[in-house]
Amino acid sequence: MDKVFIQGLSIQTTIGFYPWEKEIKQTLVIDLTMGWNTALAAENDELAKTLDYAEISEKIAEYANKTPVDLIETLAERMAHYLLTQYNIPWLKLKIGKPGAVHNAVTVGVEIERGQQS
Ligand SMILES: Nc1nc2c(c(=O)[nH]1)N=C([C@H](O)[C@@H](O)CO)CN2
Repeated sequence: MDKVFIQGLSIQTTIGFYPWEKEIKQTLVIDLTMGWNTALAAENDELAKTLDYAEISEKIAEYANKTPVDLIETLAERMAHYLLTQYNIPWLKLKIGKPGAVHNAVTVGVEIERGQQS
């Protein structure tokens, strides 16, 4: 399956388990790979027939700021569901890193795959 991807998308949002985290914005870094038949767009050079990575990058930032949650697991699950249904994506891999969370780690986070990869 062909893929459209977004790598290292940095967004600011309110997220975290601890009360102090609910008062601030923190950086999340998102890597997203989406299964898609890219030949459809290439055939007649049409943006409308592919996944617009610019549009999806904006939607991801908007979505992350809609309803604050405690865990990045929760955000990943909800965001994956939103993207799969909104864009008819058959399969995706979504990684969310929270680089400021553990001071002696480069980053920490979760990676999930949802849907069917044919
Ligand atoms: N697996 C996870 N572990 C932790 C999370 C999380 O979202 N998933 N969150 C926290 C705190 O919010 C942390 O980021 C504060 O430093 C702790 N562990």
